[in-house]
Amino acid sequence: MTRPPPEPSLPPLNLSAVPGVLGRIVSERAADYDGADPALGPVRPAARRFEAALQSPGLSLIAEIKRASPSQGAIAPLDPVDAAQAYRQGGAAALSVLTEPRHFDGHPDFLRAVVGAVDLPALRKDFVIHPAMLREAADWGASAALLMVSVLGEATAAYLEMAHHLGLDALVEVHSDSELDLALESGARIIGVNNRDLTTLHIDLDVSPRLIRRAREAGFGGVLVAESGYRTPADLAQVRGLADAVLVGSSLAGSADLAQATRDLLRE
Ligand SMILES: O=C(O)c1ccccc1NCC(=O)[C@H](O)[C@H](O)COP(=O)(O)O
Repeated sequence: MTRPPPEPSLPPLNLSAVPGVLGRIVSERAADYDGADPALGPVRPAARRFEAALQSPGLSLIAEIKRASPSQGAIAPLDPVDAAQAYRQGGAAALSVLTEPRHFDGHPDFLRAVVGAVDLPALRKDFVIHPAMLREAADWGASAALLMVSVLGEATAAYLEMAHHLGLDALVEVHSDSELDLALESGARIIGVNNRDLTTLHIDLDVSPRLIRRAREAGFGGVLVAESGYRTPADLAQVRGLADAVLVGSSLAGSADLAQATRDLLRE
C-alpha cells in the first residue's frame, strides 16, 4: 500500500505578540490566508538573480513600487510597469513590488505585470505569515520574498528554507540587535536593516549603519541592505561603503519624474 505524502507543517507564529501598526497588518494577512494550502510542491531551481543584482560594486538600489503606506497615506497612483521602467532607466538594480492591498494599495497583478515587462529581479514585498505566500511569490515570477524577523521570530529559518525550496532569494529584515542575532542564526544570505520601527513608524537613519557594522563584525559575508527613510544623496552617503544596497520607496514613488529622481538620488 502506498503511503500519502507527509502533511507539510506550518511553523508556529505568535502574531498576537506583534505590536502596533505591524501587528494589525499581520493579523489581517493571517485572516486572508487562514486555511490556505501550505504545500510548496517540488523543489524549484535557484536563479539567485536578486542576490546577484545587489552584489555589483558600489551601492545598488532596490526601488520600490509603493502607491500608499501607513506612514504617508496615498503616495502616488503609479502605473507599476511605467514606474518599473522609469526606475530601471534611472539606474535601479532591482525592484520591490508591494502586493499588500489594504495599507499599501498593492496587488498581485502589479508584481506579475512588472515581472513580465521589465528585466530586473523583483522582490514580493508583503507580510509573509504563511507558506502559501511564498508559493504565490514564486508562481508570480518574483525573484525574492521579504521575511521579517519581527513577525516570524524563531520560525525565520523555516521560512528561509521554504523560500529556497521554491528557488526564491529572501530579504531577511531586522530592526534590532536581537532580530539581527536571529537573522544571522537563520542562515540568511541577504539581510536588510530597516531604519523604520514598524510598530511606531519612527525612522532613525542611524539604525542601518549600526546594525550593518555589527553584522560585518560578526563575520556575516552575505549581502546587507539599508532600508527606509532615504531621500537625498547625503542620506545615502551614510551607508556608502557599508551597505551593499539600499531600499527606497516613498521618496522616489512620490516624485514627479521617477527616472530623474532615481538618477538624482544615486548621484555621488
Ligand atoms: O512604510 C510604511 O509606512 C510601513 C508601515 C508599516 C509596515 C511597513 C512599512 N513599510 C515597509 C518598508 O519598510 C518600506 O516600504 C521600505 O523599506 C521603503 O521605505 P521608504 O523609502 O521609507 O518608503
